[in-house]
Amino acid sequence: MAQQIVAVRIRPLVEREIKVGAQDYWDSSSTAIFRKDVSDSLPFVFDHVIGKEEINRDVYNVFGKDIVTGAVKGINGTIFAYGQTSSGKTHTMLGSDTEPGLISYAMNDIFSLVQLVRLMSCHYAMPQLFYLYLEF
Ligand SMILES: Nc1ncnc2c1ncn2[C@@H]1O[C@H](COP(=O)(O)OP(=O)(O)OP(=O)(O)O)[C@@H](O)[C@H]1O
Repeated sequence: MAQQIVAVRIRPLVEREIKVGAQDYWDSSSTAIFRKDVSDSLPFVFDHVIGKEEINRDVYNVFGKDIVTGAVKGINGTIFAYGQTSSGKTHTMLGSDTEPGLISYAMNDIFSLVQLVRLMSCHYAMPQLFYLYLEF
């Protein structure tokens, strides 16, 4: 059965946003974001809210890894980032020199898993893994 997870990621504010007081407008819980400056604000609810302290590796381990390992086993999966300009899509997916993004972690896992399956397919005591190898 298809499963979809929608998570909203909060990034740290940049200086120009702090200067205009952006920190006074939005707050969050583990599954919702809401306006702080509006007393009867309705929450915008998601499956998860990823806090600004979380790094790309955490995001990948929690939200990406299962999709990638599933894909290696033949289960279709998609990871994509959607949001307004400067919201952090490139930082999350591509990363930077100092912090790899989800694409790097995914590639790393894909190649490691494929290599592992190939190595294990030579092991005669594990015919079910040989079957997996034939699926590629
Ligand atoms: N989680 C984060 N932690 C620290 N800095 C971040 C984070 N997310 C984004 N940034 C910083 O915020 C800025 C904007 O992020 P980014 O370029 O990833 O946005 P974008 O959504 O790809 O924008 P665009 O749609 O214009 O390409 C960058 O300077 C980036 O380094």
